[in-house]
Amino acid sequence: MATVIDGKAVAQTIRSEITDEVRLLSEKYGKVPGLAVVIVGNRQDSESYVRTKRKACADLGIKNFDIDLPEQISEAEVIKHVHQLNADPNVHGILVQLPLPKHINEEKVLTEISLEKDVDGFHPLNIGKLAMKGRDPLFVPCTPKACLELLSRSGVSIKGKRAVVVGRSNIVGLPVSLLLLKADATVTIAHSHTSQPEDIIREADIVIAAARQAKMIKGSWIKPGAAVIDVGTNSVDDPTRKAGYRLVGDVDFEEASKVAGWITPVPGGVGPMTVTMLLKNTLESAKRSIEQN
Ligand SMILES: Nc1nc(=O)c2c([nH]1)NC[C@@H]1CN(c3ccc(C(=O)N[C@@H](CCC(=O)O)C(=O)O)cc3)C=[N+]21
Repeated sequence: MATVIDGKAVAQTIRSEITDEVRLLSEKYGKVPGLAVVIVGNRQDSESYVRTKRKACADLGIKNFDIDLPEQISEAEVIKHVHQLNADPNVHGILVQLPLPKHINEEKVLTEISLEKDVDGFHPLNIGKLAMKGRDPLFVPCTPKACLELLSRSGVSIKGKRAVVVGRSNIVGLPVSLLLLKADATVTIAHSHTSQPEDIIREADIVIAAARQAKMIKGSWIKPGAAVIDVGTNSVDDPTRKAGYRLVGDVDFEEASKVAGWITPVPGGVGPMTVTMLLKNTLESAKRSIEQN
């Protein structure tokens, strides 16, 4: 039976460390970290994630700047808001919730975020540095950082291991692959055009599942003793729940937990850690800015 990695508990530990540092900053400089969360439109899932992020900020003493914009807003207007936040000295981090409405070019908006405030780590220059040997981005994307933090806090070493990442999205699959490579794993990326992904996944000491496919990874695909990090947050209908749905991962947890060495649950695994890494990036950004001035 696998050790179930309690992301919520690890997140709680790190959050209390962050809370202490926020208090120190405030005592020493009279300033607190500030995070702007920009949301465009009314997607239910986005609104729910954004609420989680804003509440976490409030809990830790990080100041929130809420920018709620209507679905029909123009790209130029969104960029104007980003520029205002870039210029605001009380804002240390800017997060533009994705996905954006179809008429807005995501790349154009993300490129406008000041490098020093890119707490999501999605600016092409930050991703570019992540991809290069010997270069360090100012910020590492939150979900990939969460995956590595969960591995290291569970005592799973990465160096020399075979890691298979399932999925190649800009926000998870690709950057987590780059991060594992930087940590000296041998990395394979499986994606929607990979034939027989199970044959590749069976070789993996570390599996990162970020395919957005509910329960696609079966127990029989897992190498005994492997570490399985499940990034999937797929909502499936569940009439027995008050919300009418529940979240399931990309991994068949029931099967895989019988074979794996370590596994993260959904919910309660990567999700809470992702938000925590965002708070950590915001704190680091604030420290850089405040201690410099
Ligand atoms: N610019 C941007 N940055 C992001 O980091 C970003 C984004 N856009 N768009 C959407 C995805 C998704 N994402 C999640 C964050 C927290 C949970 C989370 O806390 N999940 C809880 C459950 C929450 C619930 O029950 O609803 C858990 O897994 O335990 C999940 C997913 C961040 N994303």
